[in-house]
Amino acid sequence: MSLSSGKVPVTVLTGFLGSGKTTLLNQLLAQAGAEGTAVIVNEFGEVGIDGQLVVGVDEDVVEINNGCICCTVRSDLVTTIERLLTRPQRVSRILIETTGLADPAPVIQSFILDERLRAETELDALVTVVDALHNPLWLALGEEAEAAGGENVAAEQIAFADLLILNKTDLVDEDTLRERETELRRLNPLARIRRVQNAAVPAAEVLGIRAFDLKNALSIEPELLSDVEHEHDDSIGSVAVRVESDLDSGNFFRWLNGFVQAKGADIFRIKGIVPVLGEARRYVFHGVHMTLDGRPGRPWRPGERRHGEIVFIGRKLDRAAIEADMHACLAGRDAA
Ligand SMILES: Nc1nc2c(ncn2[C@@H]2O[C@H](COP(=O)(O)OP(=O)(O)OP(=O)(O)O)[C@@H](O)[C@H]2O)c(=O)[nH]1
Repeated sequence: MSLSSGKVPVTVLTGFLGSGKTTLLNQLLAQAGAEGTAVIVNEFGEVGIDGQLVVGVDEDVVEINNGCICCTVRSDLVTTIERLLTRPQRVSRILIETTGLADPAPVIQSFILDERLRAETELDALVTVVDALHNPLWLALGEEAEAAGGENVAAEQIAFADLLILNKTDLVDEDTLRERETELRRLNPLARIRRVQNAAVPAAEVLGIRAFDLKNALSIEPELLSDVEHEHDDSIGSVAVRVESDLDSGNFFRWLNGFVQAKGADIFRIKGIVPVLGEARRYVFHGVHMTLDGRPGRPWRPGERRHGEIVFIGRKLDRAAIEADMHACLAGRDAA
């Protein structure tokens, strides 16, 4: 679908680490009318996991890794979109999933400052997914960053939203949900708030809604139209570990649970796809702060190399220790 202007509509999905952006993306892509959608996934950290977790549109997922979409890879974003626009098959819509640590302002900026993007695309809406359980924690983290001269990314993501998807409603009670909504209203008095579980929302409520309003965005960030540098919280880092053979599931999950318990306050997000001994399917797991969740994903394909990647995002991450612990969980290590 294109807007009446003939421009390709662009929806930016944002939201702090682990809020449910990829879950929302998959929900939207599974619904009728998703044909012709191009997906751009940007991840914090040098290894892309999300691109592998987007279902059904393998050939149309472009990953931009190793940097934050809001700064170092902004030119990559522009180039990627320009490339999409010159493809022979017409792109009907572009969905961009930003990293959970991205400030949305520079992303919006790309669509305003770049001439070609301005001529051929139109920001349809900035949709922010909010984790009903962890949001206060992420806002507090943002306040700490702000006090240190950085930005409150979680608050910015909420403030810029044209639509707020209050996700993970199953993890909190009704009173807490009302508190979360009050908090969201404080940060963003105008956006529609939609409560959801597993990001289940009809595509018609998210896509083609023409909700982006430059005037609103400018009222939040008056410098939006000038190309200014912005700050990052440099204390947040990522460690990616590659696993070249099967993990012993007992040892690995024991270690992972212990690691999260011990480092809880400094671990914001863990995600990975790994080979587990005796399992014909890839094992996909997610950690959001101290909540761990894992399940078998698609089967390993015939001839596919059984290998895995795990990304840890947080503070004070000890790469060498994590790598050593993970390698000690490889199957066969006990006997060695
Ligand atoms: N309990 C519960 N878990 C959810 C819900 N929605 C998503 N999740 C889980 O939350 C975890 C993170 O979801 P993702 O969709 O990967 O989150 P994300 O925002 O894409 O994560 P990053 O891109 O890493 O920032 C996964 O384990 C999801 O299954 C929900 O409504 N309730």
